[in-house]
Amino acid sequence: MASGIVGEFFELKAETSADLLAMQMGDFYEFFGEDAELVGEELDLKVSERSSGGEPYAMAGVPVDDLTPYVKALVERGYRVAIADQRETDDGIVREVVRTVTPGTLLETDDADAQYLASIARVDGEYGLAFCDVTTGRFRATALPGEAAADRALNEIDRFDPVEVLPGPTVRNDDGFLSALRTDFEARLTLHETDVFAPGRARHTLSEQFGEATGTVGLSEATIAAAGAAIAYIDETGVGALASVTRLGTYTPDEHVTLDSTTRRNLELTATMTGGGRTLFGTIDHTATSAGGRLLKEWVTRPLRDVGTLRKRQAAVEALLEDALVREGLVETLGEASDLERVAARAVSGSADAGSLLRARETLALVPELSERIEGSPRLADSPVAGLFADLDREAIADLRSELAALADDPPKTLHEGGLIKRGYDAELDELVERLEAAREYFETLEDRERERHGFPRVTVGRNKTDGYYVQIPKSDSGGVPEHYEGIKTLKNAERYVFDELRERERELFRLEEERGDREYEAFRRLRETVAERADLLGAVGRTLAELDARCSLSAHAAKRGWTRPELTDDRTLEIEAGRHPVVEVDTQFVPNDLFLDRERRFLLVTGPNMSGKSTYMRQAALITLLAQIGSFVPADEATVGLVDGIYTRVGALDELAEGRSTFMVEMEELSNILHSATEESLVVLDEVGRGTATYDGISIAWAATEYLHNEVGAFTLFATHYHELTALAEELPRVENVHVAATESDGDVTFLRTVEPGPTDRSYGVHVADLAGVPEPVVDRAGGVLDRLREERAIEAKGGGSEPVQTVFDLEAGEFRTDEGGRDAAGGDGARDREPDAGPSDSDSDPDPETEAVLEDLRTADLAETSPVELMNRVSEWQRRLEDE
Ligand SMILES: Nc1ncnc2c1ncn2[C@@H]1O[C@H](COP(=O)(O)OP(=O)(O)OP(=O)(O)O)[C@@H](O)[C@H]1O
Repeated sequence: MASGIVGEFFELKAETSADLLAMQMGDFYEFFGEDAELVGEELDLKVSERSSGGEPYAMAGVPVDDLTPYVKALVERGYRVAIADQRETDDGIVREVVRTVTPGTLLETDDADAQYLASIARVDGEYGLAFCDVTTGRFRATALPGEAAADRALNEIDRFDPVEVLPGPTVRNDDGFLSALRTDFEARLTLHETDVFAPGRARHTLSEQFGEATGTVGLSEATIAAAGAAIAYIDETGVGALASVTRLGTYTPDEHVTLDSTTRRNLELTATMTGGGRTLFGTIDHTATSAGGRLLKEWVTRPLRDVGTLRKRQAAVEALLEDALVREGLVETLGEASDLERVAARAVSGSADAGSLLRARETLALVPELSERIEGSPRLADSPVAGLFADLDREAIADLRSELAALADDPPKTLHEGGLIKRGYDAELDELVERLEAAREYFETLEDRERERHGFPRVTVGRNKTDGYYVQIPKSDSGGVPEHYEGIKTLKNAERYVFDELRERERELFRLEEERGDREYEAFRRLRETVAERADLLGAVGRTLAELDARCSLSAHAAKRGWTRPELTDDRTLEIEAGRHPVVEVDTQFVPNDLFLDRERRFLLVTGPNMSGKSTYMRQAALITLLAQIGSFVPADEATVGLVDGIYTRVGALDELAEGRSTFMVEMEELSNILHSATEESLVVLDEVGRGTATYDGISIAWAATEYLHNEVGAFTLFATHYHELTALAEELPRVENVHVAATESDGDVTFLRTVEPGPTDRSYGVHVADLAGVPEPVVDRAGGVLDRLREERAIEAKGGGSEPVQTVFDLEAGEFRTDEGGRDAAGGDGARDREPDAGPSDSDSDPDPETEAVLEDLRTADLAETSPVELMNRVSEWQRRLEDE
């Protein structure tokens, strides 16, 4: 059993719920046992051994001053690290855990992205969500009541992309929800004590943090529980991290366009499906600051629905586009800005160093510079760009700048050794520094003095940690040292000496150094407190700069790629002239295409060969809509975008087998979600729905989904399909239209034209694409032959038979259509399968009775191309009933 220091380590470790404990021992923080091994491996630290209670224990340590980067590296890898500091008391040294650093409470991150801690509570079926980024002090909360609240909650969590998630007690008991949290997110899942979610306690926590009056007003019980728990957790784990959280902003998800996680992934907004390539955000991001980048990313993932806000943003982007010269100047200036929201958060928690305060001072100095540039441009002065700066308190900014003027222009990294404060701001400090310089002068000139006084030609004066100041003389000269010299060390070739005056001067110097260090640190601390008190102001300036940066970025991209300002309207319309895909256009000779949807034309069935550009065309429509709803210009010659409440996509087949769900199951879950969630105001993009199952099941599902979207939902829908049977729907459903992406074939060569034209097409050129993809020639040739044969057979069927009439029946047992000649699949999909001839009415030798004859006649004349599978099933069952009645 471990005893002594190792025993103390394990005792402390047992008291925390952290994964690792760093315990201070003098100048080092030490890890023992498994913790030491893990830390050694993760951080490449040397692991040694220490024996305790007769047993060896692994031990690894980091110097006290270097703890932060090590802890940061561990936390960024998902570990929660408890830190125990030592304190000297009358009874000796005491060690206790002073903070636990977790992914959601780590202030010292270098990552430009927001670092959200998400807290989730459920009260009476309603979900309360709170998201807190301690690095900027941002705190947002919402409530999700009603149907599908769990899915919407998961979607919101996905949208904030937290680094750590705190599920509340009820949520924890919901296995489905918990496992979704575990599998769908990379965030660290922390099961913290449940008390912090208790309504009374949570309410109290919020009132303490935000004040009695405003803390919980208008919040639902679930929101209070989530927000209160988040605050309590941050308070318990991160020292000072909470101080920057001064405001609780509530929101309703209705302010934003609904984008579920599948859609965000499918549209490759901030991450690509494959991990490589370019995202929408990556394409349009030209921000000069990390805060601007964060904001633009937030816009991309949370488009707005309020036309007023959007038009204002558009107007700013337009003005910045038109005065490119001034915009470029603004961007250059913004490039010098630092992340004020983060500086403010660190100042408040007491962890800001002199460098970051200096950067805050320099960034504040940019405000007048930026507004002068804006005011100097008639185009910008008269636009909402000028409005961005209107609410900033210039006087307060000037005051804070002049307070910070005392900070040295090139401060050292250390805080206790002076050099932080300029001369001329503190008379006492100035005097101290003068005396210190005089004291140093004594040592700087000592060498010369001793040489002259005692005639030593090779005397040197040095200073080190153990000996302090000393005079060093080569052994060969040491015979004649004066009496008052006192030898302190003998080296191989030299002797070191001190003497009384030197000691006295040294004591004086050290005292002055310490006094100066303390005084400067004190002055610095006051400056940091001043900054902390003005955290709101810094936050406001930081946000203004980010807002300007994000708008400049949008207009820089619009200028670069010749984008246009879309007209935003509340009418149901989407009209795009010569539209392009914002990402694909960057490195392709893009062929622009038009798109038109309105109340009367809501549903486009998009057909066309493989590889022709169907997916690109549909995503382009979704991305143009999304860009319009973040206030951006769009890649088109002209565009009118009716604002949508949600964009839903079902694109491609992602391999989710690892999560235990088949590709088809995922496809159906996504379809189901769309059919449940989309409204008349939504935009739906469906790529190849039904592909993951047998042909007729697929067609039937696609057919029924189209009818439902058309008749019940009424959403704008783009639906790409290789099921040419579906194109018949355009005849039946008034608001469905066919379009196709054109391709031409000549001498076996297919040319993709990439133009979208009215009407359907029934050619897939799949074999051609197989050839392009490098499928071996014999296979491609054989596929071509099989395809020709299938086409011929189908042509015969379509005409109603060759020499013999062909009967097509729906076999209810097998669940598929087949013909009476050997059971061939009517679609020709797997027509080679042999089957027992069916003993149906047409096989009977006897003359049929009139009713049977009538049924047969109906059967013969049934128009397969014109009848929906569902309708066909109804008719077959009707025929069976009539035959049975006979
Ligand atoms: N308008 C266009 N101009 C230029 N290139 C385009 C255009 N549209 C699509 N492409 C390019 O064509 C290729 C195929 O496009 P896409 O994936 O959209 O085809 P698809 O018809 O959906 O194919 P499939 O049916 O096989 O899924 C892509 O590499 C894309 O970059």
